[in-house]
Amino acid sequence: MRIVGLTGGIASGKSTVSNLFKSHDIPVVDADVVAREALKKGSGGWKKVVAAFGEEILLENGEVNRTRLGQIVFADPDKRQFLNRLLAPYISSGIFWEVVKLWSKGYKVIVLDVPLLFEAKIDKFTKPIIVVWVDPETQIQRLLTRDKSSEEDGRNRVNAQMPLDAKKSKADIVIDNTGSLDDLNEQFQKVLVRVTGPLAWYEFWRSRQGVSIILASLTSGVVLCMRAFNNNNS
Ligand SMILES: CC(C)(COP(=O)(O)OP(=O)(O)OC[C@H]1O[C@@H](n2cnc3c(N)ncnc32)[C@H](O)[C@@H]1O)[C@@H](O)C(=O)NCCC(=O)NCCS
Ligand SMILES: Nc1ncnc2c1ncn2[C@@H]1O[C@H](COP(=O)(O)OP(=O)(O)OP(=O)(O)O)[C@@H](O)[C@H]1O
Repeated sequence: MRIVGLTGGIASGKSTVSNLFKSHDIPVVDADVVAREALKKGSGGWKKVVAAFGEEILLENGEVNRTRLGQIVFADPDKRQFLNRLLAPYISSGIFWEVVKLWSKGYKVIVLDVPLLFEAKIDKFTKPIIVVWVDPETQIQRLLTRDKSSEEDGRNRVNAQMPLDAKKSKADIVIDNTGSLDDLNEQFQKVLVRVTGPLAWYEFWRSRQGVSIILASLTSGVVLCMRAFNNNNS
């Protein structure tokens, strides 16, 4: 199985690229969705976060007030690190089980859309790594338009992540999303050809098909050995 890493900066266009993958029947594990599950009311992550940040981060219905928690952690690196540490085990295991589910369905290529792919060191499990890059002014404009947040909140969120140029330097494939959606689509078509190319041997052997072949070979090997052993003894 090929596990493709997809990352970038906040509002650089990862979800837009993810949607293009999905429209070509390539499944995507979205770390933001997994992180949201990890903060659902009553979950292990929710309990830890409420114990650490207090009930003032809750809405009346008991769910986490994400806007409030975001304002707190994106304005304070220590609190953000603390939140990251609390949620990291739940997010990693959530991603792992999503990958296992897709593996068991027989998918050969899957995409992990993880904003903090490098920061959380998940990049070591993914190849190739795609970075969706955008120029800083376009990034902040798209972020403010989409989230309708204040410029201060928006800049805090951008500054909370590894600079996009540093991510770009670690990429196997860079998608420059500064232009129009048509430009993006044109680049995506080339990326799609690369990502769906023949699997390398190590990718094949860890696919469900590869593991089935290994298990079938081992089973027939054991059966043949047992038969040979029985024949020699009779
Ligand atoms: C602070 C929270 C509650 C704010 O929620 P909100 O709905 O406003 O934002 P959302 O979750 O949709 O995230 C939007 C974007 O913010 C960026 N972001 C989220 N968390 C972080 C973080 N800890 N550090 C840097 N950037 C982050 C990502 O680019 C993400 O795509 C939420 O982001 C959160 O729980 N963050 C910690 C979990 C985490 O690390 N998520 C990233 C998954 S790798
Ligand atoms: N090429 C483009 N031209 C115009 N708008 C775009 C383009 N690409 C993305 N957008 C818009 O920019 C915003 C951010 O894109 P998107 O949500 O895909 O980013 P993201 O990297 O997934 O963000 P986050 O890190 O917050 O999850 C969205 O409103 C999206 O519709």
